[in-house]
Amino acid sequence: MSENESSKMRVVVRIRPMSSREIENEEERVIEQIDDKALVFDPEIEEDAYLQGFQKVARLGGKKNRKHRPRRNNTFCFDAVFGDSSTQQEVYEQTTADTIDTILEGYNATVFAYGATGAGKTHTMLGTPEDPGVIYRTVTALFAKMAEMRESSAGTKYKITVNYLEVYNERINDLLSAGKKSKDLPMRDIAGAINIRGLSEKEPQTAEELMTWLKEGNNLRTQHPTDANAQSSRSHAVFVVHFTQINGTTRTMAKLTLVDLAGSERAQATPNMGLRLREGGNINKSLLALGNVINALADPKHKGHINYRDSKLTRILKDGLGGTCRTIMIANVSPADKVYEDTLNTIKYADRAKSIRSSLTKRVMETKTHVGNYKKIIDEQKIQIKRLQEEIIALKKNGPTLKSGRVTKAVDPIWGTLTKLQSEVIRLTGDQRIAMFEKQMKIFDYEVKTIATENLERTPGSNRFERITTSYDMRVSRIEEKIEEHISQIKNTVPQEKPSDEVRSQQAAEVNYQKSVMYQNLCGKLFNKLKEQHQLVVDVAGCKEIDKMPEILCPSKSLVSFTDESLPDFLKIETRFSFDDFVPAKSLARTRRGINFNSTETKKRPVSSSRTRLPPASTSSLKKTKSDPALRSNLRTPVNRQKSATTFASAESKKLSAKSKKRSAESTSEKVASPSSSENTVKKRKTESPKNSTKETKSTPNTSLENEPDQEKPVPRYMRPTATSDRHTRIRRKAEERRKGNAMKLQELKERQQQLQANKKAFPFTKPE
Ligand SMILES: Nc1ncnc2c1ncn2[C@@H]1O[C@H](COP(=O)(O)OP(=O)(O)OP(=O)(O)O)[C@@H](O)[C@H]1O
Repeated sequence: MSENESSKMRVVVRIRPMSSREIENEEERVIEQIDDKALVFDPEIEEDAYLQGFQKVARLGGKKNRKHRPRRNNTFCFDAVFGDSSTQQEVYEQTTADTIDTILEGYNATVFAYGATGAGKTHTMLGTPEDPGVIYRTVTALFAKMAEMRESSAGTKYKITVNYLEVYNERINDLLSAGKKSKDLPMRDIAGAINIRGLSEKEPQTAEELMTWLKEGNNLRTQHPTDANAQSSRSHAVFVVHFTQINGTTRTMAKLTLVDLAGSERAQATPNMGLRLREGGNINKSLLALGNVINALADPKHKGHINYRDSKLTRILKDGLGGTCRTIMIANVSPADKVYEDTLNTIKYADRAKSIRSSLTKRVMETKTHVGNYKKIIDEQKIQIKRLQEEIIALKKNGPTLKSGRVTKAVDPIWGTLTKLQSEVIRLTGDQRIAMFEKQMKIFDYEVKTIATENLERTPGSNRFERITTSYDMRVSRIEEKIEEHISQIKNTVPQEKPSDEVRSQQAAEVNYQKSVMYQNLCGKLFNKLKEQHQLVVDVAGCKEIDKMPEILCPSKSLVSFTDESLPDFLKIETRFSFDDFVPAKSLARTRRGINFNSTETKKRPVSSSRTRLPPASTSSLKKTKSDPALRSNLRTPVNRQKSATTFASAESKKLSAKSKKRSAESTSEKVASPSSSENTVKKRKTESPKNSTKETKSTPNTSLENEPDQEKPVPRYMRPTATSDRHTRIRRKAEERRKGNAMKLQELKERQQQLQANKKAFPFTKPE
């Protein structure tokens, strides 16, 4: 096969015979074969004078399109023209028989049947079992030729694999998928070659086996009866035969693509509706894309891009149409006048496709670059690389010589400019970085400020403060529970009646005594602990914002009424060691001055009563404490007072335990305790407090509220007590009442203790160490 032959598209036209239906309808023939390479479309009929008028009337009757025929008696030449009497074998011989050699040489070949619906494409490509078409005949010939070649060249291996697919409504279906219709298969363009993922590949050993699969595939193919064709193929069927020759390291591959296109149809000329109409639209769309590709390929002036991507059909046929293979187009036409336009279009298409020549030459040359040549190319490239590497080494060695002379002169200024530019770039980069850092710094500054502001808004050390407060509360509640537990124990253990039994009375008295001593000790310890905790909280609070502190924890606020009323419940239990009892009178007076210091009303009003009003002198002295840091420590004086109170408490507790010890020692000498002795003790205790009170009164005569009598003086209207002062008075009264109650309770406890002592004396026992 010469290069010239292989470079052109072979176009043949096959005119099918009139169908029985068309004959019945007395369809006129619009196309006639002149010889084996020429045809005439819409031939001028030689009419004799007698029949002229009759035939003219018959021709025009009911056939309005005939008046507007654009061309009459047009002659077309093709590579081959087959009339209605042509056989399948003749068509095969004139079309694909030659391609067998082409394929065996390693060239690709494509044969496609084009034409309107019902024009005879499927008949030409597939045929019938009795009279098979081009595909069967081509494949059979290929197998026969392969067998011949196997005999002649024993060292060469041959392999044939086939694919069969259809493009229906722009979907790719596998027609060799074991009798099941596959899903739409994805198609990819890899390095210019079309790859359809998931497409079945069969390897037939004989032409008969291949025909079995072909038949199965045709059964899967989408076919529907239309007005033009009772078994119209509604899809483009693509049958691909891959032929591989393996001769040692050389592998030659070729591909024969046989395509039975779906028939084009004019929507206006068919009564198809719904799905059929949509199918027709898709068929026409893909055929139009194919026509455009053929036009572009045939146009010698067209140098630009050829758009194969308009439809899947053109993408599949890309390497079959693009000139890298031998292409044969079989244009099938119907001779019937009914499809006049379709036939004319098909003929025009075929005529146009004939022109695809010049572009083929180059592409056919490309086809020669098959796999076997790659090794040669690679070897050549390796030699070239080695040569270039040697050149580079030589240039490196002779580097300094290049810098001398004209080259150096030319390079120097460029080098200078380059260096300048480089330094400029570095500078600019530096500036840019500095700007960036500055920007970042601003952001950080802003963030720091925001965080600082947020922290300021919170109470400083609030977390620690809250932690301590929580732990303080927990401890307090634990201590409260313990105290309550012990009180209940004591209550339970105190005998309600006089023991009738001597031994039981002795034991009970002993137990009670021990418990009372323990209780006293424990109370003292607990009290001390409480004070320590309170001190800790006050210390923490002292270095924070005092105004934001809770009242119980804030020394300046707790000064307001650090009496029984403001004390928490657990401290009220302790009031048998009444807090005021342990606070030195001087400190207590200062504490109470704190009440008036915080009251702004007090500053304005003159003192009407020593019970409700404080002297202006003491108020003014405490005014300074807010601003003066030295005096600020005065605000913490309650802490010191509490310390002293704690000392007092422990001292008192020691005193009590010493007394009880003394009494127990006395009890060994005295047989029976006289009731007057207990009364004396109570009196003695009572007389101790007034002594202290007297002392307090002496030191701060105006501030000891409890010990001063009420002075009923007329109060001017503007100086009458306000709601605040009333409230304070009420609080004080309540505190007084509670204190009295506590004193009574204390008295009761003491009496009970004395009673126990008496019992102990009545029933002597050995005191445990
Ligand atoms: N050369 C021929 N000799 C005898 N009968 C033919 C020939 N060509 C076509 N026919 C008959 O014409 C009818 C339509 O042919 P065919 O199905 O091949 O058309 P088609 O172009 O494939 O149509 P479609 O595109 O709708 O599938 C069939 O019955 C077929 O047997």
